[in-house]
Amino acid sequence: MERGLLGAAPTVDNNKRKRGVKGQYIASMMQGNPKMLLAASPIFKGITQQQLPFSVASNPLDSENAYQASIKLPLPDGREAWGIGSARTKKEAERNAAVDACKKLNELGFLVGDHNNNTAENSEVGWGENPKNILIRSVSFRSICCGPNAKPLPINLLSSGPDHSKVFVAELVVPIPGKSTFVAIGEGRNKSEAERVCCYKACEKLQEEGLLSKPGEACGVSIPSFSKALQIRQQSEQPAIVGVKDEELSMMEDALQRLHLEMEDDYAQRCQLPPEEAQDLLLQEEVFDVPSGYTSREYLNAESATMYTAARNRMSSSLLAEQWQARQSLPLWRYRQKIVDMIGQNQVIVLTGETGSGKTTQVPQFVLEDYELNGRGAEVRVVVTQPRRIAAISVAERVAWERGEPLGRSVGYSIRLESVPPRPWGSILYCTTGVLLRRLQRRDGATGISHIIIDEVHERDLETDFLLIVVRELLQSHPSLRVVVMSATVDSSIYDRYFNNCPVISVPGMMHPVQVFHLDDLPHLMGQYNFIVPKFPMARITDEEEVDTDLVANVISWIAEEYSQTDGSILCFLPGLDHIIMIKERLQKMPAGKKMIILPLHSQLPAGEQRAAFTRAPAGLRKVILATNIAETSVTIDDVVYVVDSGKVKEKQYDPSLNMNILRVQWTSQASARQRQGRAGRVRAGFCFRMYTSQVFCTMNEHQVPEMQRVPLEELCLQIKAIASAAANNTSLSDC
Ligand SMILES: Nc1ncnc2c1ncn2[C@@H]1O[C@H](COP(=O)(O)OP(=O)(O)OP(=O)(O)O)[C@@H](O)[C@H]1O
Repeated sequence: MERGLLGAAPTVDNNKRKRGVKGQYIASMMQGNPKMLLAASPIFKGITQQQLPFSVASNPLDSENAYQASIKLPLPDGREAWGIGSARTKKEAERNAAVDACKKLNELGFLVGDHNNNTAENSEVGWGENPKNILIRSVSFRSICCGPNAKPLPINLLSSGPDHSKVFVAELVVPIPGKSTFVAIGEGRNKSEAERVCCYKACEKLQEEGLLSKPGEACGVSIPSFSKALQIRQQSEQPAIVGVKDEELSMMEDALQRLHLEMEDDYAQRCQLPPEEAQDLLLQEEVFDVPSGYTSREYLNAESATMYTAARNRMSSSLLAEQWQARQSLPLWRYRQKIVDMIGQNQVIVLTGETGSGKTTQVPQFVLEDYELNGRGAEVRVVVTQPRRIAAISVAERVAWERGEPLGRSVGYSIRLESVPPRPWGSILYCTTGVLLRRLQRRDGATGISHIIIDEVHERDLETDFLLIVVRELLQSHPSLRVVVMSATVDSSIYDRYFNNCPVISVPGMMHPVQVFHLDDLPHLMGQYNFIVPKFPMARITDEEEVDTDLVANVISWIAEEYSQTDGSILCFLPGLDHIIMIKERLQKMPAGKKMIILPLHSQLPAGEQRAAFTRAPAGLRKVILATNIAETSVTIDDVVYVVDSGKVKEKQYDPSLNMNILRVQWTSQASARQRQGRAGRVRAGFCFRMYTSQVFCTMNEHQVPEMQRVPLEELCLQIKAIASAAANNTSLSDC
């Protein structure tokens, strides 16, 4: 489907109308989005509205006008003018300053650039004041589009934005006979303007296709008659008749039969393959299944005996000396026996410990090793959930390395559309929360799982919260199931209460120290960098929705120069892809950027490209990873020494005024800030630079608002219903 460009309203062909339209446009933009109007002025060529150079000062003595914003207007004739505005909030003050600036530029004739004037000049569009009439009068168009007798044109009107600056979008689907469909789209500040632009686009396209001519135009352009148009449409809808000879038909049947037989052979072979190879062939949805033949008591005893010998050999293997040393230096190591005992004695425990202390990599291994050394290795199957794919894969790789094995033996992972399943007995599976949730929705879903470890519970995403509900239900019907709830930054009392006063174990100690600097420390720290100082108006950095991209880029560049004698990569947390792109572009233009390798890390990247963040930078280059919160938990990038935290996150929220979910940039929680900080100091000491003041940190929420409280109620009910209808005997949920 071809889509028409969003176009500015074309103007009609008389001068009065031109002036009127321009005036109306300026008036409506000043009322709706004065910053956009200002940014379009030729004096700010190449600048977006976010980059307009406002400066804002606070005035604590006047609450009505607590902020005064000003913007310098560099006039082409060398004169200087200013736009000034005050208001109760910083945003409103900037808006008022933009209105003032627009008024001044308009008086001086510098407000609307050439391109806008051109739009006025280009008013000779030839479709008259209302191109909608042309379409309505065109019988041939109506017969193709909506039937000859239909009265209104099927124009779809949408609006977005707050009341004071609503934008209307009109869409009209135009089927072009014998070709793909064209969608004409028009945007405007009111319904009729949007419709006019949309119809203008439709007329242009139809004319291009030879299906419409301008009023008064010589009839050289063919307008197909109604019957011709109908005939064209009927032709394009006719089924195509394809002839297949008998022998071709029998060849096709043969091929299908062969394919069917091959699939059966493949399945039979898979069942006969030695276990390790069979694992490679298991599909993602089968990762939890235990193939028949692998469940008999004799078989499991024999496997347990083999695992016992292998575990003892591992303990004394010189090839694993590095791995043992790394593991034994972790804060969690000393608590190994205590943790194993607590898990053995209780159905559920809550475990908290500093970031990097070893929860994700060690707890599942402690459990497996305990069973192995007690000669019961084949009886254990630990499933560990992670909220994000990147964490599930990278942690599984690390744990397989610690056990001196390739992935797919006793350790594996499963994420949507990609799995390296471990063997079904005596194993640890890292998977995303959704994968386990889907499995547990089956009636026999928990069969064969001995331990469920729910990691990073503090994130309070929908899936983790649902998993907690499902798991709590399962505990009654599966008394031997063991559950561990873990996080570095969790309010353990919530989970302790949720699971009937289950025991809590808090492990103290960090791997390596991380020095934290807030924005208020930076002038002192980076004093000689005068670029920092003008970026300091407190009002600017306390704004919810903004990220000071200049500041972030400058801090990254400063780190690269200040610590040029030491290596270590920089991990910067930003709310979204748009900020990642902006900062990347900025860094590339800086002198320090020439010695950087800049890697984006966000959920839209394919897994292969996400892996690049874990590789070492070539000699002489410093790796800078620009990441969203997908790198916030469980991830260890071993060369990260510096963390730069913008303090912002993009979060899905329900907006009752629009009755829809929107993504909004806002402050993270204190828990997230600590998780971000914890990406440094895992392999060596590190630094964390927070792009907000310590005062802002104190005002942040302690924890994220659970996603359950942010989505629309009906969406939540549907999700609960979907889970509840599948979960066995879950009457309390299905009643919802
Ligand atoms: N890929 C890796 N390369 C080097 N060291 C690693 C790697 N993965 C883990 N480690 C080491 O293991 C330690 C423990 O990591 P683990 O993920 O188990 O910690 P955690 O307590 O779960 O942290 P978090 O709460 O941040 O998820 C890290 O601090 C680091 O020293």
